[in-house]
Amino acid sequence: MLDFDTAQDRLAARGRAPATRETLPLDALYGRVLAEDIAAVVDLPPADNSAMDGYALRAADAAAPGAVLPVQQRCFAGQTPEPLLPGQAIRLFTGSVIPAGADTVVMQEDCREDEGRVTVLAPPAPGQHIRRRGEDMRTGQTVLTEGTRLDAGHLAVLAAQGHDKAAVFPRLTVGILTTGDELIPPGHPLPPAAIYNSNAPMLASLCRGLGTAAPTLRHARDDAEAIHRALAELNADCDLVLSVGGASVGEKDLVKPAIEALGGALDLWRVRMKPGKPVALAELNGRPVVCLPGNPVSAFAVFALLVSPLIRGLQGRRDVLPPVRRGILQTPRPVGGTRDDFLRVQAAQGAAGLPRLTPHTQQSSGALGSLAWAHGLARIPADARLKTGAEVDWMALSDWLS
Ligand SMILES: Nc1nc2c(c(=O)[nH]1)N[C@H]1C(S)=C(S)[C@@H](COP(=O)(O)OP(=O)(O)OC[C@H]3O[C@@H](n4cnc5c(N)ncnc54)[C@H](O)[C@@H]3O)O[C@H]1N2
Ligand code: MOO
Repeated sequence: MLDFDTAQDRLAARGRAPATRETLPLDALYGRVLAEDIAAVVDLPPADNSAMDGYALRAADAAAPGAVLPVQQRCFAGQTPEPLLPGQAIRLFTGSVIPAGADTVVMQEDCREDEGRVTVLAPPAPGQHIRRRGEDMRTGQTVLTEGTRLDAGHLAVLAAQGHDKAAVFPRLTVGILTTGDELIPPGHPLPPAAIYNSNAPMLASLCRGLGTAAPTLRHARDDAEAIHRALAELNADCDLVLSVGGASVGEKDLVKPAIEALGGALDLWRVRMKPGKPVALAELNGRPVVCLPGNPVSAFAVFALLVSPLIRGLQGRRDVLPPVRRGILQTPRPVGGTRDDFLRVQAAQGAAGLPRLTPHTQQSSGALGSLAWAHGLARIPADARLKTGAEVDWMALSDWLS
């Protein structure tokens, strides 16, 4: 069996960035992956400015408690101040440019203004409440790096630098192939021995959460011809194909032969993880195909832990492996098996220290109720028997599914 970390590394390594890029306007960039480094073209702030509503003055002119200074000018944000005359103060507001000659700002709560004169109640410290030119970003400095998935903070940086567009990688297109005669689309009556197809919407949502285009979904019956046709279509139209089910050892596991019949090279693994043992990575016409186990929880776990790094790489993202956190296991009985066990857990912050991780009571690979409940997957290493209080690695779904 292939150990989990090797499988993860192999899939991550296959995630090569797209060769093409496109330039999009600011309002279309949210969630997209930056395809260029962005350097600051202006200092931020562009000039020393005030962090408070108050008065700009020379600290030395207000060194004595209760100093009274004439108010030379009222200068609002966006206006250019006069140079400050000796022994005077300029009324200003948050964001107002600091007048030449001023070396401090006194907030208005520490002053009293009356008939054009301001009384400074307490002597100010030189330099206080001044935001210095370039203290946030300096011209020439790299402020965003190629391979960043753009969220609100990144868009704020782009806009603050005056950019109304940026180059991004094309959105990854994904095809999802579900197989199985027992599967019925939701919304139809359920015949005996059938179940609803839950993997298709689950995997499509998982892809979208990572920022791919809305996936193309195909379902094929357990029929060699149908699977062959669906796979060929998805492979022709999509950057990545995920097939689910029919890749194990059963007599109707028809996906692998279909990949090979289409000329694909198949690397088949039995990964030492639970849920999620049978996984295959294939290369078909220069594009990857990943076969996931059919059990819904196995498909979910394999997607989160093994496929998401591949997708991030194919999207052109720089950080493909999210952080692994630490937590304290809470379990009524010892846990662990012969494969690395990834338990669905909820995390609760203790009074201090690491979060407490409580596994769902139902950990079967087919029991998907826990997926709507879990905060993450706690890793119990193969051949370990861990009790309450053991410190373990865990992968937060918020990290691994974004
Ligand atoms: N003799 C053996 N049997 C099994 C082994 C094994 O090593 N030897 N491995 C088990 C493990 S572990 C897993 S995981 C599954 C993987 O099987 P497949 O990937 O071939 O998947 P299927 O057999 O097609 O389906 C498994 C299970 O999942 C349900 N399923 C499939 N697709 C969907 C879907 N789209 N929506 C909802 N549910 C789905 C399917 O009905 C089956 O119940 O094999 C074990 N067996
Ligand atoms: O490993 Mo399977 O994925 O146990 O259900």
